Amino acid sequence: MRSTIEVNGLRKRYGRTTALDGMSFTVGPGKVTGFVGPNGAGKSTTMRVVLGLDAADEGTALVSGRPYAALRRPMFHVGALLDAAAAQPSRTARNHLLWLAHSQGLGAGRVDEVIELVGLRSAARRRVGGFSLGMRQRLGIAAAMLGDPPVLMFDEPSNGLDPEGIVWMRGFLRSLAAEGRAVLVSSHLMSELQDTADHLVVVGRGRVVADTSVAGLIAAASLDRVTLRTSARSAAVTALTRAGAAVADTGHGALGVTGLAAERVVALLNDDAVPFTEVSAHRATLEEAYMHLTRDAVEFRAAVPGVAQGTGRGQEAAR
Ligand SMILES: Nc1ncnc2c1ncn2[C@@H]1O[C@H](COP(=O)(O)OP(=O)(O)OP(=O)(O)O)[C@@H](O)[C@H]1O
Repeated sequence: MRSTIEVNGLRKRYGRTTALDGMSFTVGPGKVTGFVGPNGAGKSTTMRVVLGLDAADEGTALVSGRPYAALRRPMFHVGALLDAAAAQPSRTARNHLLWLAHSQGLGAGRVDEVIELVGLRSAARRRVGGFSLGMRQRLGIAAAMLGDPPVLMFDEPSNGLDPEGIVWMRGFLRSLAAEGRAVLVSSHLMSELQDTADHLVVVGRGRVVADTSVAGLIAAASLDRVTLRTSARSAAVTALTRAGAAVADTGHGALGVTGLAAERVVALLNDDAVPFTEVSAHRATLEEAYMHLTRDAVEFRAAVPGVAQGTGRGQEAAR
């Protein structure tokens, strides 16, 4: 059986709001795919459509080749954490999981395995009503793992986790991928995904704006940007602009060169015997690459009447 999520041309409107506008991507097995975009980009809606909790107006969503509604015993095909475990507060964590397990013909043995898996053993017999958000997240993940499914979807799983929990989550997601599962993890923060995801589906305004490996995204954003330090600034500017580069003063005594690779900059300076103390290729951070990609999506949101324009953009994208 293929372990995949395939989303193709999903469109969804809520009244006048377009939540999905042709969302299409595939999540493959054996890797963590980060699903990242600003608030309101359509991540949760996509996940709900994949799980049959919401109907799309157009398009298809398949789990391992079949629509969710056509899966027999879906818990064994796909596990998901959308909201932190919605469990009756008076139930203990273990009883909540036993109730779910029994409904699918699973026994107490599997319940104890998933409790162990998510590190909830010491809290298993406590009432869920007293759980922190982080503990609820773990309980929700335990529930998602009950059927040992090959496909997993987690919506903002690091919400409410303390630093230790975040490190645990990272390792947990990586181990699921290492077992060959298809793992989709949403976040509105690139920083949460940069050490976790192998692949990124970046979304904005209900559609995919980039579908790329983490390395590919950084390489694309870093392309042909060079920092130059030289005592012969005007000679350098002449040599480089003649070759088609744009040169700007970046402050701090350096020049920023765009449009030429670092090797070419060195060759041109040497040709004209221009001395320099530094020529370094700029390596964009993942956050920079992400901000660049989602800027348009955020600008669109900022243009909505009644929403402040301009200054809030950076904050929007960084939220
Ligand atoms: N049930 C609903 N009724 C009306 N509008 C909705 C509903 N669900 C989502 N939306 C709208 O659809 C758009 C996409 O929302 P969605 O929750 O999918 O985005 P998201 O990327 O998951 O964002 P967040 O990170 O904030 O959860 C938003 O404009 C949202 O307000």
